Amino acid sequence: MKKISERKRIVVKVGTSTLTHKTGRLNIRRVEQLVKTLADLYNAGHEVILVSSGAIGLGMGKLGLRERPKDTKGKQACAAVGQCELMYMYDNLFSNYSITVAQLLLTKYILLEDRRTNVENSLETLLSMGVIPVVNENDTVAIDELELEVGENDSLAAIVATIAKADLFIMMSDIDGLFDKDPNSSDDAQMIPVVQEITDEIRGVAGGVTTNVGTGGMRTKIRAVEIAFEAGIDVVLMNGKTPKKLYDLFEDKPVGTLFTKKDS
Ligand SMILES: Nc1ncnc2c1ncn2[C@@H]1O[C@H](COP(=O)(O)OP(=O)(O)O)[C@@H](O)[C@H]1O
Ligand SMILES: N[C@@H](CCC(=O)OP(=O)(O)O)C(=O)O
Repeated sequence: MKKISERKRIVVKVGTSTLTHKTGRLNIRRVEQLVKTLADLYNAGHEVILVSSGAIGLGMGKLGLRERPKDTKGKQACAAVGQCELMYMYDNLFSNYSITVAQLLLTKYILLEDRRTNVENSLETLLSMGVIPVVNENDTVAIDELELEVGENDSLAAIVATIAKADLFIMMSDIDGLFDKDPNSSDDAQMIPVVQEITDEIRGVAGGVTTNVGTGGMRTKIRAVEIAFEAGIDVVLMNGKTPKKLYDLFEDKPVGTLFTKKDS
């Protein structure tokens, strides 16, 4: 297996729970650390694609809503407001390190059709220009996702990693890694450091659902790993609370759960 430090092109997915406080407002300290660390990895020679959730959460905060809207159009309105705030923030923070960002709003369906070549070309061109692409689901278009309450970016990020032919896909969540049971409901849950195959047992331990602000849960993360595995891409699931741990990861220290296919 190629060392993590040798992986050049990385896709990093951050969830709502990493970016926001429980109030729905931006977790400024966390986001500043995340951007600083990603900027440093970029300066060290990595190509970085960021897949960022948080539009609905930030929109809720900005509109002063206490709860996530239940109806699709409410969620879409929140996403439309929050996406501006999200990109404004990334643009500002990355510019402190003289890094330019780009916004890509995609849907999984577009990526699976012929138009994926357009996305591939855009990503390649942006990366060759030294830009950090920031991807989110185009929530005002992808209504079926929102209606199903799945509205998750985990598999979108895995598809982006596939299209970009990433060397590593990192998912940052509100949890240290994959556990043998949901640690939020069992005190004796143990973290699994390495997973080499997605078996029914692994799917079983990921059965739990979700936090207040996020939408995906562990199930969608395992589905994302399966998409990445099909393209031969390794995945790291780690806690977004401590973005600085990315330094440890790229110094080849164990961080979170590494999903690496047996024969990779
Ligand atoms: N086996 C498991 N290992 C780790 N977390 C699990 C497991 N099963 C369920 N979960 C839950 O999944 C949550 C992470 O998913 P989610 O709330 O969607 O986060 P994010 O917003 O980062 O995508 C954890 O907080 C945890 O409660
Ligand atoms: N596109 C939505 C995605 C919501 C979502 O996937 O949330 P999460 O489970 O925290 O990754 C948003 O930006 O709010």
